Amino acid sequence: MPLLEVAGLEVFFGHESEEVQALHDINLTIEPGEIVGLVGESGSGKTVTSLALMGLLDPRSARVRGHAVLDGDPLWDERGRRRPRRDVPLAMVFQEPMTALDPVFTVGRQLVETLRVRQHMTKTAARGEALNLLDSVGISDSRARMKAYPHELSGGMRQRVMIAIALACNPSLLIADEPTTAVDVTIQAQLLDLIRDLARDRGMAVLFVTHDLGVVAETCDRVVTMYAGQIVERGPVRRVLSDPGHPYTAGLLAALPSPTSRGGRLETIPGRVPAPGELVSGCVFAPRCPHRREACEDVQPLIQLEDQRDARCVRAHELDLKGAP
Ligand SMILES: Nc1ncnc2c1ncn2[C@@H]1O[C@H](COP(=O)(O)OP(=O)(O)OP(=O)(O)O)[C@@H](O)[C@H]1O
Repeated sequence: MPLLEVAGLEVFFGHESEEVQALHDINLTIEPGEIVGLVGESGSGKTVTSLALMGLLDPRSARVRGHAVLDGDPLWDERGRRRPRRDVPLAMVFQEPMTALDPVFTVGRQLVETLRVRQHMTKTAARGEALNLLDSVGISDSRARMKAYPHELSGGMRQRVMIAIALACNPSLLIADEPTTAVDVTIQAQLLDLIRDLARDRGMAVLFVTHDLGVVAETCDRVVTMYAGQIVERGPVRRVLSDPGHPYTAGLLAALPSPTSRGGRLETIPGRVPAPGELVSGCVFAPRCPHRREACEDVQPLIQLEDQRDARCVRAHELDLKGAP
C-alpha cells in the first residue's frame, strides 16, 4: 500500500462567481521511503499542492476538494475538515527558513517544544533528543547551538535546524519546498545529500518541490511534472530525464545548464505559465509548445506510456524528445 495516496485533489481560490481553480484533479502516490520530485516553473501549482496536503491553505480564501490518505488515515474528512496537525506524521521544510523559524525563541526551545507536542516527550527526554537531532542534521557543537537564536546562524545552518525541527515531528513523509534555493551551490549539495541520507536512514518518504530538474536528477526516485495546476508527466527519474514524454518536461530539461552548454545560450520556453482562471481550451501547454497540432485543441488526458509512466500529451507516443526542447 502506498504511504500517501492523493486522489482528485482540487483547489479553488476566491469567492463564488470569482472563484478560480488553481489545481485540477491531482492524483499522486508516494511509497514509503521514496523521494518524489514535484517540478515545474514558478506558478505551476507546486506550492499550492504542498500547502493543501499540509492543511496550510487559509479556508477563508481557498476551497480544497478530493481525498488524501497518509499512512492509512485520511488527511481530511468528506466535509473538508482536517485532522489536527499534531496527529499527522507529516512535516514540511520551506524555502526561507527565517520565515518558518520563530525569531524570538532559541533553536533548542523550538526543538524541545516540537518534540513535547508531537512526540509527547518529557522535558528531559526532549532535550536529549533535540541534541541527537542536531547531530543527525550535521550541526556540530550541538549544545552551544541549542542556545542560539535563528538570526545568529548562517542560511545553511538555519535550513539544517528547520530540517531538525521537521524531524522532531517524526514524519513518515517530509515535504521539502525548494529547501536549497536560498543557499549557494556548495551548501545546496550538502543539504541535498543530507535529505537523501535522512530519507534512507529513517525510511522517510520525501516530496521534493523544486523548479530545478538538476536537483531532481540528483535526489529523487520518481518525478512528477506540473503545469498550470495539472500533472503533465510522471515516472521514474531516469526514464523521464533520458526520454521525456511531455514537451514541457523536455523544455525544462533543455533549460538546464550542462557542462557542454557553458558559455553558450540556454534554451528557454517562450511564453509563461497561465494563471489560475486564465482561459485555455484544449491542452494547457499548447500555446507554448513547439510540437502542437490541431489535435491539441482538445483537452488532454494522461496517457500511459509504460508501467508507472504517463504523460498528458496526445503526441507522447510519436514524439522523440530525447535532448530536444
Ligand atoms: N492564496 C492564493 N490566492 C490566489 N491565487 C493563488 C494563491 N496562492 C497561489 N495562487 C496562484 O496559484 C498558482 C500556483 O501557485 P504556486 O505557488 O503553487 O506555484 P509554484 O509552482 O509553487 O511556484 P513557485 O515556484 O513560484 O512557488 C499561481 O498562479 C499563484 O498565483
